[in-house]
Amino acid sequence: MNTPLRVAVVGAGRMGADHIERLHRRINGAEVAAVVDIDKPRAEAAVAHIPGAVAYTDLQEVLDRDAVDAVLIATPGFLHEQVLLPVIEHGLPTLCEKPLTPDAESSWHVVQAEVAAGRQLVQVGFMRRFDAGYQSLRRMIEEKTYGELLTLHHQHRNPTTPAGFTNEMIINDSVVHEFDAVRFFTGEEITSVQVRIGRSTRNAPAGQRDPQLVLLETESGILAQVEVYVNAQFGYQVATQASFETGIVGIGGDQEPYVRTAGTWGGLVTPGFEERFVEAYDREIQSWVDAAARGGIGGPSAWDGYATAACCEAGVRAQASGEIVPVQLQPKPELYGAGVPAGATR
Ligand SMILES: NC(=O)C1=CN([C@@H]2O[C@H](COP(=O)(O)OP(=O)(O)OC[C@H]3O[C@@H](n4cnc5c(N)ncnc54)[C@H](O)[C@@H]3O)[C@@H](O)[C@H]2O)C=CC1
Ligand SMILES: O=C1[C@@H](O)[C@H](O)[C@@H](O)[C@H](O)[C@H]1O
Repeated sequence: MNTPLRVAVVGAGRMGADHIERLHRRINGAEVAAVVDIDKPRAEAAVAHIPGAVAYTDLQEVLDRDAVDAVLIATPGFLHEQVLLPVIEHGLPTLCEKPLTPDAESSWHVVQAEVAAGRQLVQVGFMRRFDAGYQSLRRMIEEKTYGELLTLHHQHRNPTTPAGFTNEMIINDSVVHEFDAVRFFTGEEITSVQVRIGRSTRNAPAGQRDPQLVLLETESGILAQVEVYVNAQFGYQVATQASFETGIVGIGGDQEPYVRTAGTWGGLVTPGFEERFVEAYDREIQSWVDAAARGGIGGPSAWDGYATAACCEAGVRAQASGEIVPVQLQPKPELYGAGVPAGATR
């Protein structure tokens, strides 16, 4: 049997804790060797039930000791650049939760660091690319099963938002998934973003306008519209409907089982992303571990992180102006190849 990949998880909050459990219990070929969190008791609690895992408050100490083979980053997005750069310099494969970083300039720094390293080390946590529904819709678009794709209609609804979730984070943390999904479905870059904000729910915290409608255009003129509604109360719903020349395809609609009981009919609403995308996260992390063991990545790249950060930047400007804002991209380095590859090996 091969030696397991020794992983450091940086950030043991909501998402980091979920990935620690996944790595410990369900993923083959990896072990949680270190958990790094500035909140020491949180890091210690995270490793308490994992034999051999060590709690740290500073990633540099882990890197200096050569104590791990790979790093999974689950700190808040505004910290990703400062965590990523030393990890790239150290030559370690990394799974960085989305967003790569919240703005195009800092994401470009990450791309440049990787180009300087000469190989792809950073996989970005766009787990939807590993969801069976997302993969089947991409295949239908590629194979033109129902003719050409014409438009996409996305719904992104969360029950509530965590404290401190700003209007900009609606774009940078939530809509960023839709930017990547549109690029994944169509294989094209996004060229412009518009945001319209109308009547807001009284359930939105101060400073947030919710819901928002985001309209995107791709290189070949496909239009995609996103309703992002992050204080929708009822539960978590992420779905897409695609209109083709000879058919309409929906993914992520209501899930089985469908039950009739006690005078009601229907099914359960997923409470959060952990439940809605559990299989996608498992497949994403397994793909990353398999690729990291070979020194590479097994999913969306730093370029995907950069391209979506550029969309977010345009989106935040569009929130303020209501105008159609063009997305500006640097020339793509050769390291990343052409087009928008599926970026999912499972
Ligand atoms: N792919 C997905 O569907 C999801 C991805 N995310 C992403 O995961 C990341 C983490 O989000 P959450 O878990 O919700 O945040 P969180 O706030 O629950 O956890 C963040 C953790 O990072 C720690 N931390 C802060 N600064 C640190 C530092 N300098 N060094 C080490 N640890 C530090 C905090 O103490 C906290 O434990 C974000 O990038 C977020 O966008 C979050 C939810 C779902
Ligand atoms: O990434 C995620 C969260 O950070 C974000 O806040 C949610 O809106 C998304 O649905 C979830 O997948």
